[in-house]
Parts: sequence; structure tokens; C-alpha cells
Amino acid sequence: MIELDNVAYSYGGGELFSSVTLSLPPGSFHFLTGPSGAGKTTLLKLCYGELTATAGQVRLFGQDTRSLGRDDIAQLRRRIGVVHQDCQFLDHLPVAENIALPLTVAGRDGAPEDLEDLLGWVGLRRQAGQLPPELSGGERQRAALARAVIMSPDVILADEPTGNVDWDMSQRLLTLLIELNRMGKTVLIATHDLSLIRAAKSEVEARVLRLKDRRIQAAGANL
Ligand SMILES: Nc1ncnc2c1ncn2[C@@H]1O[C@H](COP(=O)(O)OP(=O)(O)OP(=O)(O)O)[C@@H](O)[C@H]1O
Repeated sequence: MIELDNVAYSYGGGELFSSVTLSLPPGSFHFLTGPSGAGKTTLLKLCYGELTATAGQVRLFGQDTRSLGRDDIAQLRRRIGVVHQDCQFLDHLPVAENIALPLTVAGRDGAPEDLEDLLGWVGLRRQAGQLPPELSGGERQRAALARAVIMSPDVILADEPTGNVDWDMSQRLLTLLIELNRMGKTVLIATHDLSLIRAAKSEVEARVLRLKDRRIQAAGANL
């Protein structure tokens, strides 16, 4: 689905990381962990074509992004749902409209009952008409997850999806992501939260990648 081959990235200063090789096969579940500032968000941005690698190859659904134009990459990105770290809602639009926004942008009409089902799945039917600033942290994260999956993507990339929520809400979000994986979606979660990773490992076969010292390392058993 998504493959990085010997990838390096620099924002202009020194290299943030280099020699990063990873593969997210269909239906796989990965965690990406590592210290703050190691470059997890940056790596996710490379995985969905938001940034271009300074060296190496990024393949999205088998296609080398270096050979693709912006429109091609935009098309491929529709197959990837992203849960951003800061959620990024349009605060003047109700929650339901924020969740449906990717459909609107793509010029597609979603069936109202599908949106209703999605709101029910994330437990936000009651909050559908509220504005994003009125939501709690956990509600915002669930709304962000709903928005990420509304286009039925093949891959879900979640950047700290349980940041700023309590343990019960972390578990609830994790359960939703595991459900998506059981439906066949490829899932990558960037997180600092090692207890979340431990909790997931009893539920799903997850591979843990650690970004540290400018390299990707497979995390050992000492999580
Ligand atoms: N647009 C940018 N321009 C310049 N430097 C940037 C930019 N975005 C991020 N950085 C820097 O790149 C480094 C990695 O940032 P990134 O957000 O990818 O790390 P992270 O591992 O996700 O961190 P955290 O766990 O704290 O969210 C940081 O030092 C950050 O300041």
C-alpha cells in the first residue's frame, strides 16, 4: 500500500532522518513511536504525499510519487484517511458537516444514512449539530477519525489519535482503529503512548517501528 525505500527528509537544515525503509502491506497494523521531535509527523506526511522526500523513493499503491504530478498524488491521497494531530476542523461548520467535508471537496454526495451510521459508530450522533469548539478532546478525536474514514480509504494514518484524552477514551479510539483494521484497512498510528501499544498488542498483530537517532528501528520486546 505504502512503501518508503531509503528515504531521507530535511526541512532545510540537517537531515531529520535518512535511510528510512518501511512497508505497510494491505491489512497490516503498525505503530510508529519515538521521542518528541524525532520526525513522526514528518514521516506520516511523506506517507500521504504531503511532503516530498529529499532522497529515496516513496511508493503509494505501487506508484513512485517522484513520477506523479500533484493531481495524481491528490487522487491517490483519497485512498488514505489521515487523523491529524491537531484535528484541524472548520470551527464555523457543525461537526457533521466537518466530517462530511472530504466528500464535499471531492464533489461527492454521501448518503445521509451513511453519515448517520458513521456518527453512530464514533458515538457522536448527539453532537452532530454542535460546532467543533464545543466538543471535548475525546469527541474531537472521534470526529477526526470519522472524517478520516468517510471516503472509505484503504489506509488510515493517525497522528497521536489519543493525545489529550484519558485512558478510557484512548481505549475507545484504539478499539475503533482495530475495528477498521479488522475490516481490512491498513492502519498506522504514530504515538508516544507505550501503554496504548501494549494494550493493542493483545488485540491485534501490530508491528512497532521506532524513529530514533535519525533512523527507523524495529522496537524490541521492552515496550
Ligand atoms: N514545517 C517545518 N519547518 C521546519 N522544521 C519543521 C517543520 N515541521 C517540523 N519541523 C521540525 O522537524 C522536527 C520533527 O518534527 P515532527 O513534528 O515530525 O516530530 P514528531 O516526532 O512528530 O514530534 P512530536 O512527537 O512532538 O509530535 C522538529 O524539530 C520540528 O521542529
